Amino acid sequence: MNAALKNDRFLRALRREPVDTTPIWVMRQAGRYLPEYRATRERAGSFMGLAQNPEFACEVTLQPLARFDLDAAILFSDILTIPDAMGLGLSFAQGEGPQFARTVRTAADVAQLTVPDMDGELRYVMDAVRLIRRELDGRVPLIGFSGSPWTLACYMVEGGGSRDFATLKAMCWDEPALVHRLLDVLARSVAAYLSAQAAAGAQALMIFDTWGGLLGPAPFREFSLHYMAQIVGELNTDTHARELPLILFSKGAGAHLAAMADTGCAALGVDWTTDLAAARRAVAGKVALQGNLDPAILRAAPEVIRREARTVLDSYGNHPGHVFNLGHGITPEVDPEHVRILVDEVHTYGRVLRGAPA
Ligand SMILES: Cc1c2[nH]c(c1CCC(=O)O)Cc1[nH]c(c(CCC(=O)O)c1C)Cc1[nH]c(c(CCC(=O)O)c1C)Cc1[nH]c(c(C)c1CCC(=O)O)C2
Repeated sequence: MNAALKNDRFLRALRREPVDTTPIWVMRQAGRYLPEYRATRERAGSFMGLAQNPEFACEVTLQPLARFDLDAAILFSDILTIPDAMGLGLSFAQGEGPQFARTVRTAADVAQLTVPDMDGELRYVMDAVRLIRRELDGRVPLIGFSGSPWTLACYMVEGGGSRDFATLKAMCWDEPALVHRLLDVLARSVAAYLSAQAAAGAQALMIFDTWGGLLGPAPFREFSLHYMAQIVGELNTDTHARELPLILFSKGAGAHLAAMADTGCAALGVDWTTDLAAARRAVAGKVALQGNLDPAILRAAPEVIRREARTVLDSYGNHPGHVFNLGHGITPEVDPEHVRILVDEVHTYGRVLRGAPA
């Protein structure tokens, strides 16, 4: 397995095997902070034009790897491809958030939703995965991803972005059975989507539960964690996905790491509000951890970035199972040079931490 990979640090760390230094990739590593990304997006005409064209998607996936010594590639796409394929009509106005032409709020709306065809509406995603794998030629592994059912439901019910996604939260109290029907069709869609990405060549999988942290403890377990656990269970017996490490990332859910580790996933993403040492104790060696530099630190001076990167590495310590990442996505105003400084510091200090000469 993965015999042809030239750099398997990321997969080794996810399996909690020894590595020469700490692997790093960055959430939203292909994005607007890169001038070459902005140029390709211009050529594509729109965000969806970019994501739905496998050549463009491949091109922007590889852009950050040409600049930085990153240890993984992540498929260029978006979590909202599933609701778009369900017929909600997704668009992104330049400089603004996602917008759906239709919302999902009534029993009739939910009844209309079906699992999208992975060889039909979502074929462009699988074509992009196949093309990227070919172009990567084993340099680093490719991460496939999906949104969590809860986070997808947030956008589908609201019809776009929101500070608090209060429309769906109110539905959870007023019409829990309806919300569960929505989350159920989404969970089946996410499992099928990730299985298809695995079949197309993804080498690790990640579920982004960006809005799980909006929920209190009991609703988090009922409306977010339950469905992620169902997906993990399904993928762990799936022909294509069962060999692949699966990473769960719920932003703002530091209090739930132990419960999340019990789902049977390989790793958890951790945001910057939780100390990695505490997170490591909470998961008791059951999973690897990915994180957790505050992305805002990339706007600070180079010496601050280096120091804070070392603080994160020291916080995890010289133990197996750490993948360095930001605690959330990189923002458009970050100077690409600062990403280079971060990547190099993580690799250099990761070696020092393991007792090897820098
Ligand atoms: C919530 C969410 C979305 N999309 C995603 C999440 C979960 C992770 C997170 O919390 O950030 C996931 C995502 N979106 C994108 C990727 C590509 C891979 C990568 O990380 O490099 C990934 C993994 C590209 C993108 N997705 C989007 C962009 C910017 C679009 C542009 O070019 O204008 C990119 C590079 C658009 C998008 N997509 C979404 C929003 C809210 C927005 C608008 C806000 C923003 O611009 O950051 C939904």
